[in-house]
Amino acid sequence: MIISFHYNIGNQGIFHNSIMFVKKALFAVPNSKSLPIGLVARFSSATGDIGVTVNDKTGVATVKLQRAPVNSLNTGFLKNIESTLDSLEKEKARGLILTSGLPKIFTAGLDILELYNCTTESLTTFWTQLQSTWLKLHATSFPSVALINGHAPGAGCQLAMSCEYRIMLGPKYTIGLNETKMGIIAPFWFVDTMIDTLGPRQAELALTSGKLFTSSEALKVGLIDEEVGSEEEGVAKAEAFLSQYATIPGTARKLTKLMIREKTISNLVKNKDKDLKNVIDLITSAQVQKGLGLYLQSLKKK
Ligand SMILES: CCCCC/C=C\CCC/C=C/CC(=O)SCCNC(=O)CCNC(=O)[C@H](O)C(C)(C)COP(=O)(O)OP(=O)(O)OC[C@H]1O[C@@H](n2cnc3c(N)ncnc32)[C@H](O)[C@@H]1OP(=O)(O)O
Repeated sequence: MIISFHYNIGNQGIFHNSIMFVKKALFAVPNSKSLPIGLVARFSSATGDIGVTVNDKTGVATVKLQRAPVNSLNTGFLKNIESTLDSLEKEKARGLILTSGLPKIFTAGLDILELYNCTTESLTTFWTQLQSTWLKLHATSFPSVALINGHAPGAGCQLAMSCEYRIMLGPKYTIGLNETKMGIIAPFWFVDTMIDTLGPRQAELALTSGKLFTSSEALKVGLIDEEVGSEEEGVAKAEAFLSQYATIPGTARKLTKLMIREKTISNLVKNKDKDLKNVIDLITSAQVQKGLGLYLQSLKKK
């Protein structure tokens, strides 16, 4: 017997900012004893799909990012990710596996179209949403694993670093904060997160060169925790990592995590406006706009 729930997460229109858990059907699946039992969800919108599957035995949610072609993070997609995290908090998820539903790309980072030819107003909306989504992911009460099943440059690396454990599919993909390569600067909270992950020495080397690490290089410096040869192996490792928390009292776990992350979190919380001003000043400058235009062209020329 399989119990299936569907929940629709609306991000625009009538379901704006809400998640509806709707018990849809109770149905028997003939000849099946081993099918996963769980909550299955999917929502679609012009700003990306997020597929959520919750295993109702373990309470672990698998969240698949899907915004073709490269899961680039625009305002709407970031908002959807935040709403999904809110819903998982509300439903008391016991763990998160954050991964991509697209082939070859975890996420290509910020949608450069949000930075190029932007207005101060549009950039403010975008950046404020990015700050808010990141704060939510960085401070989830449940344990989180990034299953990096494709490239993860820029903010893709930042999302992965905010999860508590990183498993990357090798050997073809790369991960890193590549901002300096683009002639821009990683915001201070990206830098803080990388220092928390790699330590100051390796973070400085990585950030100043805008290095994109292969999975084996990433493993060596501690940017990822495990390298796997297949997605199935990655899922099994992620589940194994999360299963250790089944016997750890949730509040003790959460408070310990927040204690360790508090400095980086409060640095952004206290300096949100300053961060926004830095971004507006830098991104709207003629020189950076020219550079972003050339970068976009180079991506399209390939
Ligand atoms: C002191 C004050 C400091 C204040 C701080 C100031 C500013 C902070 C802002 C800086 C923060 C930046 C963080 C970021 O995340 S920047 C973005 C980083 N990401 C990248 O550089 C990735 C670029 N993309 C790639 O390298 C490749 O596309 C790929 C992800 C490896 C995938 O390669 P492939 O599969 O070959 O696909 P294509 O290259 O052909 O791409 C398909 C399609 O998608 C478009 N595209 C790719 N990436 C992006 C993107 N990030 N945003 C928007 N669009 C993207 C690409 O142009 C193609 O489009 P077409 O189909 O139209 O050709």
